[in-house]
Amino acid sequence: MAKAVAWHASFTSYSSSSSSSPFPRNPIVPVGFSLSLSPRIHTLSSAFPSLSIKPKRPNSSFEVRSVAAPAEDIAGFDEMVSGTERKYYMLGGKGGVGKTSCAASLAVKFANNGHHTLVVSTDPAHSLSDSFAQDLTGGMLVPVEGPDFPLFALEINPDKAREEFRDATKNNGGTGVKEFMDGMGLGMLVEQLGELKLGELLDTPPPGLDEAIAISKVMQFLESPQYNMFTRIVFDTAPTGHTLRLLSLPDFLDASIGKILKLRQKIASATSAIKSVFGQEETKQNAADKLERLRERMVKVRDLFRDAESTEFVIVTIPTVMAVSESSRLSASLKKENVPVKRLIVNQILPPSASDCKFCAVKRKDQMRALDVIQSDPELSSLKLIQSPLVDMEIRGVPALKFMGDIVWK
Ligand SMILES: Nc1ncnc2c1ncn2[C@@H]1O[C@H](COP(=O)(O)OP(=O)(O)OP(=O)(O)O)[C@@H](O)[C@H]1O
Repeated sequence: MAKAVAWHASFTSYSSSSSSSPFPRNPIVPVGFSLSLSPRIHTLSSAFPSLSIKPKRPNSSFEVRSVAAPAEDIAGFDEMVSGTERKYYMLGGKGGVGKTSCAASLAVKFANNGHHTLVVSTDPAHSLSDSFAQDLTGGMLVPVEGPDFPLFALEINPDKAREEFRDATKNNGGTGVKEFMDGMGLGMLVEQLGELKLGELLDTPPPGLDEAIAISKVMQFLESPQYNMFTRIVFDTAPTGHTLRLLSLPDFLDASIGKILKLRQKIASATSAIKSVFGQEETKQNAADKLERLRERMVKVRDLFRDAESTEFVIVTIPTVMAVSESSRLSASLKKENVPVKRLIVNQILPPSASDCKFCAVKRKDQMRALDVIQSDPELSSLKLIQSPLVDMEIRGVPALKFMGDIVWK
C-alpha cells in the first residue's frame, strides 16, 4: 500500500493571532531541489520538522518542479504591505480556482500586519461568508472576527445595485421618459433614446454590468468618512468572462449615461413649460444628479483599474492546461486595457509525496505539463509565479485562511 503523505492542515491548533507560526513560511521548494518527506505524516506541524532540502536527484519521483519567477524585480508581500496609503488588490480568474480563498487569505494577512482592511465581493455568487465561515451578507460593512487588526467584509448585492441604476436611468431617459415623450409627440428624441439600446441593456444586462455597478457602489461607499480608515481593499471579483466585459463597460456606460444626460437637457428645455404644469422639475433634477454621480463613479472605476500606483490585479489559476489558457487570455486582455498585472497564483498544486498512487502520479504529471505551459506562455511567463498547494481540507474560517495566506503571500 502506498504510504500517503498528507499536506494536512491542523487548523484548529493554528491560532490566528499567533505571531510565531508553527509552520515554515515557505514550503515551496526552489528550483533544483527536491523534497524529502518522511511518510505517514498527518499534520503539517509534525510534517515540517522532517522536511529537508537535498540536491536534486535525476528522475526523482519526489521532485517538485518549480517554475522560476522570471520577474525577479517584482517584490513580494513586503512591498504589498508597506505604506499607509490606500491600495487595491483585485483577484480574478476562472470559476472555482480559489479566487475567494486567495482574496480572503490576503485580507486576513493585511489585517494581521496592521492594516485596516476591507474585503469586498463583487461576484454575483458570493462566497465570502462561506470562506470566512461567518455571516457577512447584507450589503453593508460587517466586521470579521479573528484577525489582529480590523477586517471588514462587504458583499454587494448586485440585484439591489442594478435596481438603483435602473431607477436612475428610468427617470432620465429610460422607459418612463420614453412614454412621457411619446405622449408629448416628441418622437425624434424617442428615436435617439432607442439608439442607446438602454431598455435592452437594463432588461437583459450583459455579464459584467452587475459587477461594474457593484464596484461603482463600492466607490460610492469609499467616499464616505466611515471608510477613511481602510488602507487595503481586496476585491474578490467575478469569474473571467465577467471581468473581461467589466473592463470595457465603464467606457460604454460612461458614453451611454453621457448621452442620456445630454438628451435630458434637450428634453428639459423642450418641455420646461409642461414640466412646471406637472410639477416634476425637482424630482427630475434629483434623478439627474443621481445619474451624474453614477457616471462619475463609473469613470472612477475605470481609472482605478488602470492606476498602477494604487491597484494591482492578481490572476488566480489552477495547474490545468485549460485554466492556464484562460489565464493567458485574461492577462492579455488586462494588459491591453492597461490594467496592472504582476502576479499569477497557481493554486491547488499537488503537494510533494514520498510515493504516489497511480492516480496521483498521473495527476502530478498533468500539473507539471500545465506549469510548463505557463513557463513558455508569452503572457504569463513574465508574471511573478506563486505556487499554492492543494491542502487536504477545505479552507474555511480565519485560522485556515491565515494558514493559506502564510503560504501564498510571501
Ligand atoms: N489550495 C486549496 N486546497 C484545498 N482546497 C482549496 C484550495 N483553494 C481553494 N480550495 C477550495 O475550493 C473551493 C473553491 O474555492 P473558492 O471559493 O476560493 O474558489 P473561487 O474561484 O472563488 O470560486 P467561484 O468562482 O465559484 O467564486 C472551496 O471549497 C475552497 O475551500
